Amino acid sequence: MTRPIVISGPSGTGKSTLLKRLFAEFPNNFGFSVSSTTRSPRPGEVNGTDYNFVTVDHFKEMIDQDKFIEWAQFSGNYYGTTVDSVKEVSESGKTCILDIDMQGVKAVKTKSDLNARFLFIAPPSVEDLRKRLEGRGTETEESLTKRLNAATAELEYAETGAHDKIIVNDDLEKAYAEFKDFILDQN
Ligand SMILES: Nc1ncnc2c1ncn2[C@@H]1O[C@H](COP(=O)(O)OP(=O)(O)OP(=O)(O)O)[C@@H](O)[C@H]1O
Repeated sequence: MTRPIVISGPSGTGKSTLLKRLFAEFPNNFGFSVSSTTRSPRPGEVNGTDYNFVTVDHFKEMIDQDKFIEWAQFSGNYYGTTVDSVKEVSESGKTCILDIDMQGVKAVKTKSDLNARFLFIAPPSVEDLRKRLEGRGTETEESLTKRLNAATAELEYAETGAHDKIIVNDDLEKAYAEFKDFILDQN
């Protein structure tokens, strides 16, 4: 059984970019947990594969039973990641990767027995982060400000030593080499 890996870091710091490269290089080694949701399945979606589809009452029960690492409500539906869904990936022989925010990291630490490893991806500076988010072309002025404020809190949390490793994504090649080293090292 391999230990789950929790990846966090401010929005725009390059987590998706690094993960995309990793999955392209190692298509069979990693898995994501199946999320639970209260929304209705779309045609073709399979329960247990695309999502675990549950009723609102069941979802609320699961919240009360502390089953979730994190959950949120979007446009009237609940979505969440359970501790059990992460364990299922580990038991299948793949390494489960979780890409979550600071609240999720804290929840994995305090509420679960997942024995995860924690990796933080940091930007070279908040100014660089601003430029990347502007360059990605996905943000309004308001969402940019929100993400940069959240970034400051994430960076402060990382300074407390909550993670096993911090990688500064400055030069992408160098960052990817460090990223791969950490992830492939099973200890
Ligand atoms: N080392 C790097 N140097 C310069 N630009 C980079 C680097 N790494 C990633 N980028 C660019 O920064 C932008 C943000 O990267 P990415 O979307 O991977 O961030 P993210 O952390 O996954 O964000 P989110 O949490 O919002 O999904 C992208 O446009 C990406 O191409």
